[in-house]
Amino acid sequence: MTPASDRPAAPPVVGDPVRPRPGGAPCILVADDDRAIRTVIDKALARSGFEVRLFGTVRALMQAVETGAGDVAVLDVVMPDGNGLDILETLAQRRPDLPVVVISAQNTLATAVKATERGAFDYLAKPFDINDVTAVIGRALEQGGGPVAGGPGGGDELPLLGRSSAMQALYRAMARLMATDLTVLITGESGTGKELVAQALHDLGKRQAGPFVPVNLAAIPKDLIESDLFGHEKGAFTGAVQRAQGRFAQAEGGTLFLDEIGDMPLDAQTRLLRVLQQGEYTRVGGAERCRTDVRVVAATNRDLTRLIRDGGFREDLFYRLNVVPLRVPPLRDRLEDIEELAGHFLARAVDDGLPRKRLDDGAVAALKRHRWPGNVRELENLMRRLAALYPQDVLGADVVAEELAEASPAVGTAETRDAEAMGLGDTVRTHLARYFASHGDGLPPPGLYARVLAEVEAPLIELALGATRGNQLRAAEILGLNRNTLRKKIRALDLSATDHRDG
Ligand SMILES: Nc1ncnc2c1ncn2[C@@H]1O[C@H](COP(=O)(O)OP(=O)(O)OP(=O)(O)O)[C@@H](O)[C@H]1O
Repeated sequence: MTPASDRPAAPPVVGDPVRPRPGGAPCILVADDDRAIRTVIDKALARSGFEVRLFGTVRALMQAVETGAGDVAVLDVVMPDGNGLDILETLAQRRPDLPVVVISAQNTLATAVKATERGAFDYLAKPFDINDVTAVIGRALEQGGGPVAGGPGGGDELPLLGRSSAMQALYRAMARLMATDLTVLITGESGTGKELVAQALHDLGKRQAGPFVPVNLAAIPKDLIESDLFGHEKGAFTGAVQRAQGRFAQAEGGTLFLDEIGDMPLDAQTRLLRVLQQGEYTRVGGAERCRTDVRVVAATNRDLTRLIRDGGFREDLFYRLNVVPLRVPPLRDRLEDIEELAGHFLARAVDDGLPRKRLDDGAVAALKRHRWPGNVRELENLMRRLAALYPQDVLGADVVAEELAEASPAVGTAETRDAEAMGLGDTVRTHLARYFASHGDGLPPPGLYARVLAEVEAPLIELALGATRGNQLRAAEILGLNRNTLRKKIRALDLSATDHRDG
């Protein structure tokens, strides 16, 4: 052990020759081209009782490593004589016993993935909390060398943007999962990017050559979910005129993404649990056992533990799915990502033929003040509207504020309510507030309650029918109405003449 007081005041020589370990304290090799960072790490590690050796070049580090020095290495990515990521594989070959912690200011998912693929023990984004560095070194010493995961490489073009520390935690967790087949449960509010995370797990993982099959369970009528997932035999139910393959069969060799898993009916949950446990299923109405080789990634924006309490979700399925939980942070917890995301969506709007726009500093500040109940999707939609609606090339805080007020009024309790329902509720509230305000100091005429409900009912049903192209069964499902009740309402509201298929 080397007490801090015994150490020289000036940082030790970069690439200093091998010294014997005093008292057998673990020796940490730190390679970073930034002297200030070397010094910070040196002090913290020395305080924790480690022997530290510092290097300013890849070459110096490699020389020390070749002599067998070091119990853990901390390695920066951008070094004056090379890229830290490029030497990871060589390091792993020469010194499989040496865990390497990569630190980088290039805080992208690509860096996290490459670091992990190439055998890094872990990855920390700069600026890091020095306590995290000591903690990860402690873990590395406990667990020893060897990669956390290894697998096929991915390209640089990754869809997930964001360099905030909240996203770094997610990237690290994802990077560890890339080469595994473990079932993953992705949680997070609506619009946070859960599907994108699932897609990235597939695209960068070992099943990348297989299909990625996304299924939105909330969009399928509940009584069709089992046949949709597992397929059915001819005659299994009315309308089953021939045998059909399900999504599990489509996803063979790849990834099945079960979005909105909280909406899965209990019977289908039982079947899914069996597949996850036994790796086989039967088609609806059939007895033949079908083997399946599919990685299941599920997602939900609902609180599954509450659903379990209420009897709506099987606890055993939850534990089976939740082998590795990934939480996608809400946008309000990563405000530092907003500028990059907004720029990305404005650029994408140009690809779609909309005029090129940029945001000034005031606009970015206004975006950062918003609570984002609809998360990244809300930001994406806002950028498209700004690109489409405003003539000026540079957009300021005024237009951002105007559009935000128009589309999604300020929300104070985003954490406690379902984001989707909240967006809807607030829109209704805004319109009602406008209606009250339109009477000035006076009051609206009596009978408002019934009138508002009557006003809402017809467009709600029309929109549901439009969205489902006139499919009353699906519309009833969305609305949460019995199909006969919906039929009666369509008649009573005289909606029958509408051509719902075009809706
Ligand atoms: N980190 C990100 N970088 C770039 N685009 C993102 C990011 N996160 C989300 N998006 C974009 O935001 C939109 C919403 O993302 P996505 O559909 O993955 O969210 P979700 O959490 O699955 O939503 P829901 O719960 O409603 O299904 C998509 O257009 C997606 O491309």
